[in-house]
Amino acid sequence: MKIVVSGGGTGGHIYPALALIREIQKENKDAEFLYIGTINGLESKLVPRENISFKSIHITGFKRKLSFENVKTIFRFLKGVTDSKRILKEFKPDIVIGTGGYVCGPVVYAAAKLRIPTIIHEQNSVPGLTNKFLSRYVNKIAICFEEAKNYFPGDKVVFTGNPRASEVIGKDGIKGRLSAGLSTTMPAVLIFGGSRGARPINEAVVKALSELAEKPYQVLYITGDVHYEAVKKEAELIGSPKNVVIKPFIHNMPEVLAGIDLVVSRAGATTLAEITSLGIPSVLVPSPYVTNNHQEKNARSLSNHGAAELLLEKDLNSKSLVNSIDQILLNNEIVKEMRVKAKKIGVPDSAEKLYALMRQLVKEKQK
Ligand SMILES: CC(=O)N[C@H]1[C@@H](OP(=O)(O)OP(=O)(O)OC[C@H]2O[C@@H](n3ccc(=O)[nH]c3=O)[C@H](O)[C@@H]2O)O[C@H](CO)[C@@H](O)[C@@H]1O
Repeated sequence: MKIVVSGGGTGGHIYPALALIREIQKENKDAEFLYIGTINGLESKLVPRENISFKSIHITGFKRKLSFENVKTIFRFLKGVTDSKRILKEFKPDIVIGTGGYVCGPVVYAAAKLRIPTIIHEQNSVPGLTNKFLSRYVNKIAICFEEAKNYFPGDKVVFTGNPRASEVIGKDGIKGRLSAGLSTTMPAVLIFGGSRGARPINEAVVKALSELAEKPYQVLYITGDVHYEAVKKEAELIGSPKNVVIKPFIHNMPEVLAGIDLVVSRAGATTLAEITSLGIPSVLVPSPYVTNNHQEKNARSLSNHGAAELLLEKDLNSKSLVNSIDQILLNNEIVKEMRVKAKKIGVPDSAEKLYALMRQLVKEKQK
């Protein structure tokens, strides 16, 4: 099977795509892949690292307000469609799958126009602009939250979950801890602000460092690449505590998560798929700066089931951060209970479900 995958901008759209590719590679050694992204997106770094063929098109996202930039974006979109058609005609895929971000727009649209079977994968409980636009043209829409169904044509929607939920299963947590510089004995909390880091979370953690230094647990704190130097400097001024490891970004998240007892993070959908698949309790600080406040909706679908604690950004400071961690991590009963509840929501076989949907579509086309 020849498969084109497109998705980009942030890790939340790219990691599900990479997870799907790796899972298919395990089952089907003959599968061929081409990833189409943009040169400026994180995908141009992450995809070639995995030895997957990568081609780029030039495209920017729509602004929600009317502006001259949008006129330029329309021209770029049309050019993107032409470029995508050229790449698709050359590669001749059996199926094209888009995992979100504006780069999918022209790629998946071009594929639909060329009558190649198409799927979009929507990670969030509320879809973004690109997937809403594409939903009219694609054959199937794979979703991860039941709530997302309401935004799409019902006959196309299939619940698959997020392939990243499958990829994190079965990893060695001890290896993960050692690779991140954590001890293998103390409980461990991982703090991070999505794939790019989040300034409000960083500010709260830096202010909490001296208090965290006294705790009977250890902290792996990922700042996000762009924030690392500034955070490191501030932490050094305070005197970096021994039980806090600070890193800009880690590339082996599945392994590291396997060794983690509590996660404090934004409520990006891919992160949530990972932690529910593994049954890790969490404190979620949804980003209020995303389309339709979808992260809060993502987070509530966990907190409503007792799988996570919701900490709104307006209530986030060093005190509330440390309190939320303590209330969970220092109480074994709560940890156990949240683990069970988180795992109940997880969809560990989602890569398999999505691949089955792809095979079914390709087969239908061949009839
Ligand atoms: C600001 C913004 O628009 N965020 C969106 C973006 O989030 P974002 O890109 O932050 O995505 P998620 O939180 O969903 O996923 C982050 C991914 O990066 C990985 N990771 C993170 C840090 C690190 O050091 N190493 C690493 O591998 C995580 O394990 C996870 O796989 O896409 C998500 C999925 O569509 C959306 O729900 C988010 O609202």
